[in-house]
Amino acid sequence: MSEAMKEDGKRILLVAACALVDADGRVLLSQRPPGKQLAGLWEFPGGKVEPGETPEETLVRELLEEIGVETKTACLAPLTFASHSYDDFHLLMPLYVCRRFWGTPQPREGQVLKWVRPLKMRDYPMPPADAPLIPFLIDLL
Ligand SMILES: Nc1nc2c([nH]c(=O)n2[C@H]2C[C@H](O)[C@@H](COP(=O)(O)OP(=O)(O)OP(=O)(O)O)O2)c(=O)[nH]1
Repeated sequence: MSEAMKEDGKRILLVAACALVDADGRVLLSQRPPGKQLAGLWEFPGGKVEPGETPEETLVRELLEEIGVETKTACLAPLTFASHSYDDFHLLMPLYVCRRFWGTPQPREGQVLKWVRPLKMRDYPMPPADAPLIPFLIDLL
């Protein structure tokens, strides 16, 4: 199940996100394309956990679909999570770190991709749920 219901009726949306880390300690950010909710903001690659998937399986699928990068569930290490209420849903978003992947990230869905040092992430406007995640990446990298 990717969705559960909170008592106030707001659904909990489970989204898996990945900090892809390069040899230089930079993290890949992806800018949400125009027309989508939160358009123009920079986010971690990932997406909704579909029924029957583990969050790790979601990420293996999404990284291939969104940016043409291959990885394995064993290469995904949990780092922290976001828990944030948007107007119409409550986002629960585990953040994984992946340093072992194959292929060069390509924007397959019209996004702009950028490798960013965690200390520079404040210069890239991110969705409100993401701000508390940045210090964890600064500590790690
Ligand atoms: N992938 C990702 N999603 C994030 C981040 N921060 C954040 O609030 N979100 C939110 C935005 C969306 O509401 C949801 C991710 O859903 P998604 O990427 O699968 O869906 P979407 O809005 O592109 O919509 P869809 O067209 O795929 O249905 O989580 C983040 O860092 N990465």
